[in-house]
Amino acid sequence: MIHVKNLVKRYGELVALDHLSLDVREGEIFGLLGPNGSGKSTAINCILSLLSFDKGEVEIFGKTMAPDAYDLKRKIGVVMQNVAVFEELTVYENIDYFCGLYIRNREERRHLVEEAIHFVELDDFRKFYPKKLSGGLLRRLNIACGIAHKPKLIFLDEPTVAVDPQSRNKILEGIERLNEQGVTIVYTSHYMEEVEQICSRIVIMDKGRVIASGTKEELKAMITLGEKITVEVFSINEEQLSQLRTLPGIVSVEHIDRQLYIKSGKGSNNLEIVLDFLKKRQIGFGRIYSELPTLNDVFLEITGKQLRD
Ligand SMILES: Nc1ncnc2c1ncn2[C@@H]1O[C@H](COP(=O)(O)OP(=O)(O)OP(=O)(O)O)[C@@H](O)[C@H]1O
Repeated sequence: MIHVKNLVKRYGELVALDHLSLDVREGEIFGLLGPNGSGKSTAINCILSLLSFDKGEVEIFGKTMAPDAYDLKRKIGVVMQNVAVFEELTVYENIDYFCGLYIRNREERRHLVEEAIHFVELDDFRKFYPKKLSGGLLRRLNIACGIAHKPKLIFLDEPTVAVDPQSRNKILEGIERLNEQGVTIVYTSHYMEEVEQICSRIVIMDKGRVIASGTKEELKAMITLGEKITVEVFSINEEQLSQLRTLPGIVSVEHIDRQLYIKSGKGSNNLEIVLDFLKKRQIGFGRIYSELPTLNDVFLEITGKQLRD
């Protein structure tokens, strides 16, 4: 549905997109994950021809995208990072205005606006002006404005930034429902949990480049890290720590503030072995838990830094 090849965008000396290539397939929720400043918004703006670029190709629905490609733009919905609604219009009027950019027929538009209001659950707020809405409700209005005309492809650029958990969940559920209705979604975020939760395929960006791509399972399989075990220990000596480090499959053990952080290699399952070790040596312990690698671990292993500062 989207084909991007070797996109280069410079802001003066700064290379914001450095030969970025990606493909989005019909029917997927495609995640663009990267830390702040990695180039996600620049990529979206270039793909949509809202920003000119220095080099590269962008095709959407098999056609070259251009600033005046209105036939393509009609089939696309965009929800930008910054809320862009009119303060002097009510919730209903705002959605009606944006929907009206694509749909001329008033009766058809009335249905679509009603559907969008219901979809983002703003039914009780239709006559409210934006300044009376909380941050989360405002975001939901922003989404309704971008999707009311029933596009086949929707871009959402960090739609959950500074949103309360309840609204965040509603937004994520809404995106999944849209996708179930056949809409292809491009979703940018620096929240790895969200991307893991909803995206079928993920591109991880850093410094304007794609550093890894695949399903979350494929991305996690790219790194050497396996299970991570955290144990609260009351007392453990250096000799016992050394013995723990030699257990098969264990790649590192750190002891910080009464916590043991144990990392295993790919494919190893060491919880039972660690428990056994602690019991046999009568090392008292409290909480113990095991986690699989996260997308942050993928980012950390590839770039040497955390996804979030
Ligand atoms: N108009 C601009 N002029 C100059 N530099 C810019 C401009 N817009 C973005 N940049 C720079 O380009 C780089 C990529 O920014 P961009 O906003 O695309 O990243 P992002 O991944 O979307 O980050 P965020 O999540 O913070 O929005 C950053 O270093 C940013 O400072």
